Amino acid sequence: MLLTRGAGSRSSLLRAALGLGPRPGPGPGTGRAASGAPGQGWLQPAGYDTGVKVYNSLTRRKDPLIVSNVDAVSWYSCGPTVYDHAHLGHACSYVRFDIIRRILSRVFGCNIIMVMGVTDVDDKIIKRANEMNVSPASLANLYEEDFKQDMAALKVLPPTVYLRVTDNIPQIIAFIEGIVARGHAYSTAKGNVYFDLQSGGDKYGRLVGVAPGPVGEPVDSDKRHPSDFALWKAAKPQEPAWASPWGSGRPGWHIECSTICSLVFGSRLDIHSGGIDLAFPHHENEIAQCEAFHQCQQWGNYFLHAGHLHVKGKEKMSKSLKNYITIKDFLRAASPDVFRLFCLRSSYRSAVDYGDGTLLEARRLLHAVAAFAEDARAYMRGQLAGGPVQEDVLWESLGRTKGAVQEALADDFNTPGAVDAVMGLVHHGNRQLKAASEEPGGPRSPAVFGAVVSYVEQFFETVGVSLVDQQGPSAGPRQSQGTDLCESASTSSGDSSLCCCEEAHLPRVRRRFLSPSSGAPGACCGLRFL
Ligand SMILES: Nc1ncnc2c1ncn2[C@@H]1O[C@H](COP(=O)(O)OP(=O)(O)OP(=O)(O)O)[C@@H](O)[C@H]1O
Ligand SMILES: [Zn+2]
Repeated sequence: MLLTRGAGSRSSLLRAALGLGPRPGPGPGTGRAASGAPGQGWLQPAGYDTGVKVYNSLTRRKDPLIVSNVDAVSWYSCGPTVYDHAHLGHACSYVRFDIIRRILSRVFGCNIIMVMGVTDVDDKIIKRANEMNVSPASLANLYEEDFKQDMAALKVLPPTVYLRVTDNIPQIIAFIEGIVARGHAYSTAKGNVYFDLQSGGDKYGRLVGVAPGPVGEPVDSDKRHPSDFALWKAAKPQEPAWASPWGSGRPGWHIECSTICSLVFGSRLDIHSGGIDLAFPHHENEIAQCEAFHQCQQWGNYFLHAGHLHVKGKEKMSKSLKNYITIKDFLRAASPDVFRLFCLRSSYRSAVDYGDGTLLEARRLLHAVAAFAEDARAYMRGQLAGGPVQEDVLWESLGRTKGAVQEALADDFNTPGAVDAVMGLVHHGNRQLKAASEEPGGPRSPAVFGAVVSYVEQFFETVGVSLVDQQGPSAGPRQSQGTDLCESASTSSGDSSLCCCEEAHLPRVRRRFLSPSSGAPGACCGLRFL
């Protein structure tokens, strides 16, 4: 990989870090603008062009996703801080990246090596453990297992390897020593080690264009400069601590990820992911640390950030705001496939509002697709009497859909676009089935329906959604506290006594051929949710 960087002004970094004159421009966090503008100096890596254009937070534009080696794509995912049950906000982030991982593997042929760090020592863990009167290690252990179970229940593929912070303390210490030796960090008399932000010239701030400001610094801080950040924290009484060249202490948050990622992937990383809240300062600091340690110009090539799951339009779902629903509670009320389809229906980058309406819509779509697959199979088996269908129209629609899906997925994993295209195909298929059911007799076209169903199922399987057991209300709502997924509320007629099927032709087809004794053709399927 050949990398160079555009020149920037050291004095502007200093101004920015000192809080003098923020540069306009978006970016999370409360820091000050830095001179290293996003995208400035980013060099396109050499390697294999996946054919995907991906929104890269480093450049704030869609870049061609070029990986060093398609057979070993390196991807580091920031893992959870394990101190409580995971909630739907966490689920949203990990499911969205799981979908992207599946797309890259199954559609674009990448063999992905995913590493996830688990933060099992941290202020929040220590605080919660003290409240619960248990050791931080046992609390972290419990919630790490809990997190893994939740991810499995959501059908999120496990990373290739999880690495725990507390299993890698010597490695973290060695990494810090490396940064100190290269002149980018310093230790203090109190036993802390800080990253020296000024040592890197204009490099800091490339990701979101901000440098941390002095806001909130304790007056007795032993940093040389207010915006320097901790690599190693001197031990406090009653806290977990490890011996180090600087005395007893524990690692800072950012250094954990830099070390763990470098342990597996060395000085080059294709993809780095996390929620948008991690961009600053966490990822910005990871970049600074890794580039200082590896003495390289560009450590991570693509930074992908997922938008937040919001509640009531603007609030991030989070533990601190107490506005969360745990993954376990959600899954008592609904299926992981519904949640996944909910995730698929928005861009992974956008904020998405959690609400019954959007979940119901996802559920309704899932049922509609599953019902279509069931009806098409009935037609293929000859259980639908079958009039002539416009086979060429359906073949044409299938071909167009395949192209549209491929194009959407290659465009920054545009899953809402891909789902729309597939739903368009399902709609066409349903129309033809309806024609077949209403005009019995004539030639039959089972092959085209087989091809359509097979493609639709393959698409959903690719993104991790199962159509099995989704057919109609028997897969039914599992209701619990506040997450009312009863379909009756989503019927377009607004009549809560109606069946779940908005599109009359679907139940009509099923009823006519699968339960012929239960009523005249064209009647409602009669299934009720209440
Ligand atoms: N509401 C949310 N929407 C989307 N992603 C989220 C949300 N909350 C957390 N995440 C993401 O989940 C991952 C794990 O986060 P982490 O364990 O640090 O939790 P957190 O952000 O501290 O959560 P909380 O604020 O509830 O304590 C991160 O990538 C984070 O960005
Ligand atoms: Zn991280």
